[in-house]
Amino acid sequence: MTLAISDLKVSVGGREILRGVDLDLRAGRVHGLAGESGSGKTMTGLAVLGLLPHGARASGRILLGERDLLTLPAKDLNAVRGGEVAMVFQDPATSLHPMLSVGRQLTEHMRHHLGLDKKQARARAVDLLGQVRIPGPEAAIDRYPHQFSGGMRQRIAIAIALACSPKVLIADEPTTALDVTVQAGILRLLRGLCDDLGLAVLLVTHDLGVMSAVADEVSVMKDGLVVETGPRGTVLRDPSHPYTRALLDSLPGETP
Ligand SMILES: Nc1ncnc2c1ncn2[C@@H]1O[C@H](COP(=O)(O)OP(=O)(O)OP(=O)(O)O)[C@@H](O)[C@H]1O
Repeated sequence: MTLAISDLKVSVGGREILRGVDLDLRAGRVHGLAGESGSGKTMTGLAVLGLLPHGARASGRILLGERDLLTLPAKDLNAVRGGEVAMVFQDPATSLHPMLSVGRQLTEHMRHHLGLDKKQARARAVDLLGQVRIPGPEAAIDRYPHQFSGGMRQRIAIAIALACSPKVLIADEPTTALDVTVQAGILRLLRGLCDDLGLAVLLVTHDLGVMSAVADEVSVMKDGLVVETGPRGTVLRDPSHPYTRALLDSLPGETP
């Protein structure tokens, strides 16, 4: 097990938002997290990164190997975040800095976490851009985010997330803000990176079509709890929980 979440409870302002979430992520596997809006998917990802809203109270365990991320001192958690655990957000336009070149955003991150010098960091940045299939990485590194399409920007955000060789990647609705024509490419990329690098991926999405395209395991959340979890084929074709069935029934056309 790469990351094991057990009995995770989070409350904000006295309101319990997560009510005992259990979730296991494994190396080389994409774990899809589905559920309606407000069910707590994003909050689960943020808890793993130690990025809960101010004043939130969390209990339970989030084990990364031997360490419980919930009790880790802030300094150690900082090293884990962006290092061993990285995140890709929905909208690359907000996660990338508009005024900094792509190379700068990639290398600052690496120099901070990995202690590389300028030349080493640049070489690794070019390499990473190639890994996420940015055409002409040598030239791309000196360009700015607005010079790329939305899909390419999301690839760059993924490269930044990969910069410090994380074990766990949390991708929160990574294709939702993108044109449908480029969504499949980003999903294929995530799947390939998961396989090639042995990443444990948590793919948060409300889209069961996305889920059926790439996830190995699927968990379904409702009202701050995981109500069903299992292999993709079982959960999406033969769900045991009435809520999962209702989600599937609400899809237009055939079930995935
Ligand atoms: N910063 C915050 N402070 C207080 N409550 C919050 C905050 N962010 C989210 N919530 C509440 O936490 C609950 C879970 O939200 P969360 O964003 O995790 O849901 P979600 O399943 O990711 O939904 P969506 O698909 O809409 O992103 C919601 O009731 C939401 O109102």
